[in-house]
Amino acid sequence: MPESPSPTLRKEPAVSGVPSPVELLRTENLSVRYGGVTANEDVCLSVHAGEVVALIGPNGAGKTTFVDAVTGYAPSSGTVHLDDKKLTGGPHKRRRAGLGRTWQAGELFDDVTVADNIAVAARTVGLRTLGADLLGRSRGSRPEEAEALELLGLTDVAHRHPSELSMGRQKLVGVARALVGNTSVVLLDEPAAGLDTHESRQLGHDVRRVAASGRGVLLIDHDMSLVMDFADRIYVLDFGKVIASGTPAEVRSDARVVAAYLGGVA
Ligand SMILES: Nc1ncnc2c1ncn2[C@@H]1O[C@H](COP(=O)(O)OP(=O)(O)OP(=O)(O)O)[C@@H](O)[C@H]1O
Repeated sequence: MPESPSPTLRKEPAVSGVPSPVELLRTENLSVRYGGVTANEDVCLSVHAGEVVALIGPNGAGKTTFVDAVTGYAPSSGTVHLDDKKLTGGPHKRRRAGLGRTWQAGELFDDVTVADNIAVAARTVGLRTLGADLLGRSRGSRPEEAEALELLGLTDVAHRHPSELSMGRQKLVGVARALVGNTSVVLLDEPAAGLDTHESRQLGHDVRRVAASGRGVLLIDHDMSLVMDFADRIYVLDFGKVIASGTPAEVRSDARVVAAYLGGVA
């Protein structure tokens, strides 16, 4: 669960639904340049506790770049605050600070069980040590790992290998991996890619459950049913810039968004 934020974070209440007004993630003027390409330009975005915030836009708009910049995988200018602390440094430092992410390409280890996939993630954030595991002192799921499995409905398949699971549940293992380590905000990069309609809706419910646990969720996806039905607020990127933000209804009726993106996918 996230640490209690300071009262100074209680600003900018979420627009819809019943999310908490506590701001967990805030970026200010986040910019990323790859040579001559401006992949993100002055992106300002916030995610509150209990909120599912979507980031959408056409291919190449800069969505993955934004996740890379926030999580420390891409050099950027501007600022990122998590739980009112300014984040600096690389991916491991930011992961330990409470930022979790998933990847477009699955990151699971197929030769170990679901539980061990979670345990490996716990080790990278310092919840486990290799020595203790080798000595057998860390056998079994730790409370935080068990909570992640439970939250994503994976407890009954903890002993299975990822390849034995449906694509939808494999995606959830990736989300569970991102949750261990006192994660307060999780960034999901196209989790519905490759899922059928039923699996995608199920994912939407699972994502809402993650938010209901008090965390914040940033959801990047091209599946507009998923985004429109399960997000509280949406930011739209085009050519690296935020061109619109608001509730799903507001974004859906924004002429610039329809012209840049929704006209082709919705
Ligand atoms: N490592 C990199 N080096 C150079 N250019 C890059 C790099 N990563 C991304 N870009 C460029 O930055 C821009 C934004 O790419 P990005 O992958 O962030 O878009 P996206 O919105 O996530 O696209 P998609 O929906 O297809 O995943 C593109 O022009 C892309 O070619």
